[in-house]
Amino acid sequence: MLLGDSGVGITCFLIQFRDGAFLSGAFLATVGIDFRMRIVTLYGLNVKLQIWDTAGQETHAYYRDAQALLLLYDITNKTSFDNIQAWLTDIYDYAQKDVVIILLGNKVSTTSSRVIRTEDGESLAKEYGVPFMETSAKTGVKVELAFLAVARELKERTSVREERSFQIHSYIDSQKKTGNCCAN
Ligand SMILES: Nc1nc2c(ncn2[C@@H]2O[C@H](COP(=O)(O)OP(=O)(O)OP(=O)(O)O)[C@@H](O)[C@H]2O)c(=O)[nH]1
Repeated sequence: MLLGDSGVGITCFLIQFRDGAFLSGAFLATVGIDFRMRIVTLYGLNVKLQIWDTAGQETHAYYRDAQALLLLYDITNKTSFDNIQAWLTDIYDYAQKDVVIILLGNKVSTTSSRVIRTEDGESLAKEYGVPFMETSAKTGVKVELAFLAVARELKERTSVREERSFQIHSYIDSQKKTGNCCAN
């Protein structure tokens, strides 16, 4: 499930992942709740992701059952960043204890109006122990990586092997460096 303040780019993020397109404009406003599917290939298997887009309020009724939460703020909007702590508090109160959480600073393509530095996102993520990256629903930067990292983590958790071979933090760190985000 995608979460965050209204206007951070949740609907665009989802559409970029599913369709590889950026849709702008007022017609995007989410009313209520919506979901989309995409099938990705992981370790040679087709995995169907069911991704939920929320409208910002009363979302805990929905995310109680979510396996993963992608929490977005807008790097050009300080309030959306300041509200992340409240989102995380809510998540810890209402979501499943083993939910996968990832923090995303969106709209990174609009660098001229940036108000939240990369380091600020990194240190907040560190404080809460969640992986972090900056993304653009407009250009597609790191959108695929965010979903694939989460999908891999979920797949790993259903594995019967005792030893974990996949760690979402180190996977994201290595992929951020190489830029090779989409290799299966
Ligand atoms: N420059 C830029 N603009 C973006 C990006 N993502 C979204 N936007 C713009 O931000 C505005 C809000 O995007 P939405 O995807 O509707 O945001 P939302 O979080 O779903 O908002 P609600 O539907 O109100 O919950 C739109 O005008 C988008 O065009 C991005 O990565 N870069």
